[in-house]
Amino acid sequence: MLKIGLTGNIGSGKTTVSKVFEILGVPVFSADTAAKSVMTNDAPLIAGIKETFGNEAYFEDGSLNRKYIAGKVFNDPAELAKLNALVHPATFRAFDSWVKAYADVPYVIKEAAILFESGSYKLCDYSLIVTAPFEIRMQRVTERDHITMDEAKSRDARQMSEEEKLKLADFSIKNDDSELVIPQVLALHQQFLALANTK
Ligand SMILES: CC(C)(COP(=O)(O)OP(=O)(O)OC[C@H]1O[C@@H](n2cnc3c(N)ncnc32)[C@H](O)[C@@H]1O)[C@@H](O)C(=O)NCCC(=O)NCCS
Ligand SMILES: Nc1ncnc2c1ncn2[C@@H]1O[C@H](COP(=O)(O)OP(=O)(O)OP(=O)(O)O)[C@@H](O)[C@H]1O
Repeated sequence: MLKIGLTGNIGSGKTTVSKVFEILGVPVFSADTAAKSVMTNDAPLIAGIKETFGNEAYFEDGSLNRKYIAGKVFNDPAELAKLNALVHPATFRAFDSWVKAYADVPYVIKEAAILFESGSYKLCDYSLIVTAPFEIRMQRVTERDHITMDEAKSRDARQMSEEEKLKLADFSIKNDDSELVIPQVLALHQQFLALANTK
């Protein structure tokens, strides 16, 4: 079974592309969703987050105060590094345990916004990046998340540039309105199946 890491800068369309792979029957692990899950279920991690960012990081019902944490970390690389150091080991473990159930499928996808930044692409067989121009990504994110342009830009600034990622990626998908996404996914699906056959 091959592990394909899927990434792309904020608003590029990773989740949208992941959904197409899922329709084709490919198991997809979302590191974003897994991170949120461990942040609300893993007691030592919750304690670490409260100790580092304060009790305001959680609401009284135990849910994550995402806006508060986002305000702390996306404007300060040192604070983001602290959050990453707390959350990423638990997220990596969640993937290791998830992937065990799929030993018999040709390939799985690990969708992660910071696949390259976190180094987790090294644990994948191949990497795939979804790209879209900065202006389009910012417009999509401000509309989807109801955040300001400055907030969207500060998140993007915390990520490696698309240009750098393209140098590291094995495959890419253009999601910029100039090309249809579904045919690109179908073509890659065939390539991944062929690669899985030769492994
Ligand atoms: C700060 C948090 C609570 C904000 O939650 P919120 O729901 O507002 O945003 P969400 O998680 O949907 O992220 C939106 C986008 O921000 C970017 N982003 C998220 N985390 C990071 C990060 N650690 N580094 C760089 N960009 C990031 C991604 O493009 C992501 O898709 C949340 O992003 C978080 O807990 N991040 C740390 C965990 C993590 O690294 N998650 C990403 C795993 S790939
Ligand atoms: N080709 C497209 N045309 C129009 N809207 C699109 C297209 N691709 C994605 N979108 C929309 O843009 C927004 C961002 O897409 P998506 O959530 O897939 O990006 P993402 O890379 O996962 O973002 P993030 O890093 O913020 O999680 C979503 O609202 C999605 O529906």
